[in-house]
Amino acid sequence: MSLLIDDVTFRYRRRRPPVLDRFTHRTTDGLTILLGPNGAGKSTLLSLLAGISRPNSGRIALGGVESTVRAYRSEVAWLPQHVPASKTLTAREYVAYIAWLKGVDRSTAWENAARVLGRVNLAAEAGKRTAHLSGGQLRRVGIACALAHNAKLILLDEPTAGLDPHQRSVFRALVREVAAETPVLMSTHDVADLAEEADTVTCLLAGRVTYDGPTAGFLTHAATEAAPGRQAESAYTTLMGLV
Ligand SMILES: Nc1ncnc2c1ncn2[C@@H]1O[C@H](COP(=O)(O)OP(=O)(O)OP(=O)(O)O)[C@@H](O)[C@H]1O
Repeated sequence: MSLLIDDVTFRYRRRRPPVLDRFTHRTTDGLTILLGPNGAGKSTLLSLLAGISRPNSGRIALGGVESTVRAYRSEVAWLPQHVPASKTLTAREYVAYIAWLKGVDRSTAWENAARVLGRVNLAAEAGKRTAHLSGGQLRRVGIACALAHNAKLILLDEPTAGLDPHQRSVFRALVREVAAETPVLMSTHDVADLAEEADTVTCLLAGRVTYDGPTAGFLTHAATEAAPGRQAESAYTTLMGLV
C-alpha cells in the first residue's frame, strides 16, 4: 500500500523557516531509510506521517486515507525516538495496551504482545515492569509495540539507537523480515549498518530532499576511492555536501 506525501510544508512556529519545505515522496514497498544530520527534520516528518502533527500545507495519504482522518492513525505504527517507560505496566501489558489502543481486541492484543516480544528477544523480560528495563530493552519494547497490530505502514524513529551490537544485528534481520510483509520507513544514523539493507534511501538536509531513490542509485554517489564497506558512508557524505 503506498504512502503519498504531496508538497508538504511544516513549521513549528509561524514566521519561522519551515522544518519541511514542499516535501514530496511516495513510499514503495520494502524498507526505506531516512538519512540526514541532526536537525534535518526526520523526526518531524515521521510524526507528521504518524498523524501526530498536521502539515501546514500539502497532504499525506495512505492507500487513499488522509492523515487528518481518525482511521488513518490505526493504519500506521510509530516508534517514537523516546519510548516512555511505565511504572506500573509490565512489558507484555505495555505492548498489549498499545495494540488495544490501535483497535486490536483484548485477547488478540495479549497474544500478539507475547509473540512480538519474542521476536525482539524479550520473552524473558515480558513480565518485568518497563520502568525496570534497560534503555536498550525499553527500545526493543517500543519496536515490539510497532509490530503488535496489523499496521499497513511501520514508522521507526532511530530504532537502533542504544542497542548493543548483537541486538543491532538481530534487529537488522527482523526489519528485513517485517519489511517483506509491510512497508517500513525508518530514520537512522547507522548509515554503514543499514543503508545496504534498504530498498530505498531518502536523504534530508534542512527539510529538503537531496536524494530519494533506490539504494543502488544512492551508492553511486560514493567516492571512487571509498573502501569496500564504506560506500554508504561515502555516498552520505557526498549527498550532505560534507566534502
Ligand atoms: N517541538 C518543537 N518545537 C520547535 N522546534 C522544533 C521542535 N521539534 C523539533 N524542532 C526543530 O525542528 C528541526 C528538525 O528537528 P527534528 O527533530 O525533526 O530533526 P531530526 O532530523 O530528527 O534530528 P535528530 O537526528 O537530531 O533526531 C530542528 O531545527 C529542531 O530544533
